[in-house]
Amino acid sequence: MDFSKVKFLLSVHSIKQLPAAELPEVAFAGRSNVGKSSLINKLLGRKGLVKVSARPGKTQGLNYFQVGEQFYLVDLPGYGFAKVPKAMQNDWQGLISTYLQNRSTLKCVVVIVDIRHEPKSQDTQLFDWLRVNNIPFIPVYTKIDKLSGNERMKNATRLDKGHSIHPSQRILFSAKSGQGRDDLIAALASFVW
Ligand SMILES: Nc1nc2c(ncn2[C@@H]2O[C@H](COP(=O)(O)OP(=O)(O)OP(=O)(O)O)[C@@H](O)[C@H]2O)c(=O)[nH]1
Ligand SMILES: [Mg+2]
Repeated sequence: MDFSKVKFLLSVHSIKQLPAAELPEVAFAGRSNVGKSSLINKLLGRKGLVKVSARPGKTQGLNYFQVGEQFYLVDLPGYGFAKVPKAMQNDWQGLISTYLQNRSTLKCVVVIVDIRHEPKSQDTQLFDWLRVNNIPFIPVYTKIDKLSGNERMKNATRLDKGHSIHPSQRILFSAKSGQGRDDLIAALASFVW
């Protein structure tokens, strides 16, 4: 995968703003503040390309990044952020589920989970929903730099069980150290080509 030419394309707030479905695309989903934008920056090797924040709810809209003439990466707004008004949360959910179900060029969804946390019902719901809708996904357990090796394995197993994920399916990742980046690129390549 060649990430030398990457540009921000647009931020989509309604289905009719979606760019023409001309390139394959990969979406990045997960709870608010889990590290979606940081993961994309690390993947692309561009520190400031995607805005990162310690404050949850930073990413709003579907943010499209174009990689060369090869594919789009789509940074989705996070779910499970209590401070956003309910009506607004529902709008987001509606837009995202419509997008995920209908986008013909969507190759897979990278679902990002914080390795430190217990399995959360919203993540389980997303995994189950993707399975029911036959949408391919790659589970990524991120922020592994925050745990010791032992804790990492213990927590990864707990998440595997909670979300019915086979250990060979998921990737352990750190946006800080870059661990897991090669695994993620290999997994993405298998979906995009
Ligand atoms: N130590 C560590 N911190 C991380 C990692 N990934 C993200 N962070 C931090 O977690 C916070 C949230 O990161 P973002 O990338 O903005 O998270 P997001 O999922 O895009 O958040 P929203 O757009 O608000 O949904 C920031 O303070 C990041 O620096 C990681 O792998 N390791
Ligand atoms: Mg973000």
